[in-house]
Amino acid sequence: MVLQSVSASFPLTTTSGFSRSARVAVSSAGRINSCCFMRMKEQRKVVCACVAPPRNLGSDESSTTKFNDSFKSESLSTVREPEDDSDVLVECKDVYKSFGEKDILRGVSFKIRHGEAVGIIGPSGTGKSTVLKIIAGLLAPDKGEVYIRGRKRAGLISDEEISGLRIGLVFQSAALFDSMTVRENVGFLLYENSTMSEDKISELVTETLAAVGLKQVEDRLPSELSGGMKKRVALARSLIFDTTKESIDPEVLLYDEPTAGLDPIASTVVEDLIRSVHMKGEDALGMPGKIASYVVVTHQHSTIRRAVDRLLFLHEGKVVWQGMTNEFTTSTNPIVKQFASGSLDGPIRY
Ligand SMILES: Nc1ncnc2c1ncn2[C@@H]1O[C@H](COP(=O)(O)OP(=O)(O)OP(=O)(O)O)[C@@H](O)[C@H]1O
Repeated sequence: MVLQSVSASFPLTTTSGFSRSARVAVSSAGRINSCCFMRMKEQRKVVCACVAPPRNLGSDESSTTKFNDSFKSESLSTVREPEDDSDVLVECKDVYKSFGEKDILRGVSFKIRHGEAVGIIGPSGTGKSTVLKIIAGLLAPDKGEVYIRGRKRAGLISDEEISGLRIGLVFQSAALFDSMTVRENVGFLLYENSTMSEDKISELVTETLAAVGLKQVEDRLPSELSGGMKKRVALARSLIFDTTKESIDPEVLLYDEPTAGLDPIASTVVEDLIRSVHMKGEDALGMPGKIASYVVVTHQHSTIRRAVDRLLFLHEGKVVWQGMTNEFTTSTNPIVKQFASGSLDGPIRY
């Protein structure tokens, strides 16, 4: 997993010219040090506006139902995609990415539809995090296309000037700014980029923290929080948005191994939290979640079972299988069978 170099990109969203409707809130292993600041400078342009004009999305419910009814898959050869793509928020089409001599992605294709909860699984080093970074616009594909709401993205997220979809990226660790309070961490984008008053931002921070089940932690420093609380704060930071805007674009959240390193119960808490902030869920305040769709990269079986509905299996640079979560353990695909059982015997070699 290569997280550190991107972890520093969170504060870059404050750069001038940033489109408020589009942001990448990156949370990662996070101490701010001089090295990070250097990277921030280098990446200043990377995190910025994203994306494309609204398409005709159906109602949340109908688009989700349509997907569930029409999508049946066991192997890619039998996949029948729904023909109506008006609810596709993100599409990767034949994406390639190499790092030096290493060919990591070799023709990755998939779609994320409005209302979906998708997991990306697969062996270590197969490029799952790379896919998230490409969706987020932090990395550009060498070949292939990324479409955001039907519109091809030319390069990195910063190259786009128009909006239509907010993309948030929540990294494995919190990447909270150590010297800032929880309030300052969560409200960071709004303090820097919105015209909202400090009081209003503070109110919104409190509300957003409450939505992820945190109360009276606003004045604490990250060092005074547990690991699970830090993850919640990072999530709150990716959820908060400018409420003074006339229209709020739908949001896709990308989670990179959100339960890695957590004990089973803490994992369940985070998995439920991920569900709760989805539009089909209910947050800690009993309000419908604000996230239109999300993608979770995970190795944890509990997260696969509990937090996502559909899976993409990435192996040797391609999506080799996709299916609904309940098909994962019963699949006869040898790669999936081996991965699901953790067996040493099978096509996946270490
Ligand atoms: N910026 C980079 N520069 C060089 N190599 C990179 C970079 N980013 C990723 N890689 C390499 O690409 C490969 C895929 O990395 P990635 O983090 O996407 O895999 P992953 O499937 O998420 O792995 P894991 O399951 O172990 O977290 C790895 O071999 C990694 O070392």
